[in-house]
Amino acid sequence: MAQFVITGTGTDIGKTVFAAGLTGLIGADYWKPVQTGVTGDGPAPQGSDAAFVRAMTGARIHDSLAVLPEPLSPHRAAELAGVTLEPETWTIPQADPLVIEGAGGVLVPMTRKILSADLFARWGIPVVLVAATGLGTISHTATAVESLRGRGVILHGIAFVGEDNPDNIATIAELTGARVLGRLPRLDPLTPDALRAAMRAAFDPRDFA
Ligand SMILES: Nc1ncnc2c1ncn2[C@@H]1O[C@H](COP(=O)(O)OP(=O)(O)OP(=O)(O)O)[C@@H](O)[C@H]1O
Ligand SMILES: C[C@H](N)[C@H](N)CCCCCC(=O)O
Ligand SMILES: [Mg+2]
Repeated sequence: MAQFVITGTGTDIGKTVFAAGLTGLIGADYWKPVQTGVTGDGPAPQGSDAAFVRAMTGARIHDSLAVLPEPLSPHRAAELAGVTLEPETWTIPQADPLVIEGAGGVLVPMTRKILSADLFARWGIPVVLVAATGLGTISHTATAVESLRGRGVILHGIAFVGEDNPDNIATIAELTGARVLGRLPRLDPLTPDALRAAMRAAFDPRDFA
């Protein structure tokens, strides 16, 4: 079963763009269990990550379990919306392949008791960590890797997003021992064709079989 969780060293790091690229590269379905900062229902509410992925790839989208209006951590957005998230009851869509995008970074709370990494470990699904390439990424990425491993997450590898920085990438690989899956440059314009071409140039679908 080729299912992968996409997490990141933080919010706004490039998880959705990479997830869209991977979804297209391996012909996967896409699922964003919890979407915050968006209103609306259905599989791809306007402004959601799922809407972006569908627009970029046409992939099959599985409904989010919660779409919460406040652009905050899921635990807090849920509290403010009067919603109780119960991650222990969530079941993974039986799609193969499937790309699952987390919310924000590796330790973002789904509830005040269950952090994102705890959920990923519970699922036992390999996790791809999206990381930046510039100044600051060494500590951010090494910290995220330690957090994931410390909570029993299967780390599939690191996908970098940003301009090339060979020594940062090599240093992170050496420090963490994690597999470097590839590097997606910043695309301008960010179009479906540009993303498809960039993913094919930078990543090997056999690494996600
Ligand atoms: N490779 C890229 N080329 C061009 N723009 C990018 C790229 N990756 C990310 N961006 C831009 O950076 C911003 C953040 O990216 P993205 O939405 O993928 O982050 P994220 O990690 O999914 O955020 P969130 O935690 O909210 O889910 C967006 O405006 C996106 O268009
Ligand atoms: C609103 C944002 N775009 C994401 N959906 C949620 C990010 C949560 C970050 C929480 C934190 O690390 O402080
Ligand atoms: Mg996203």
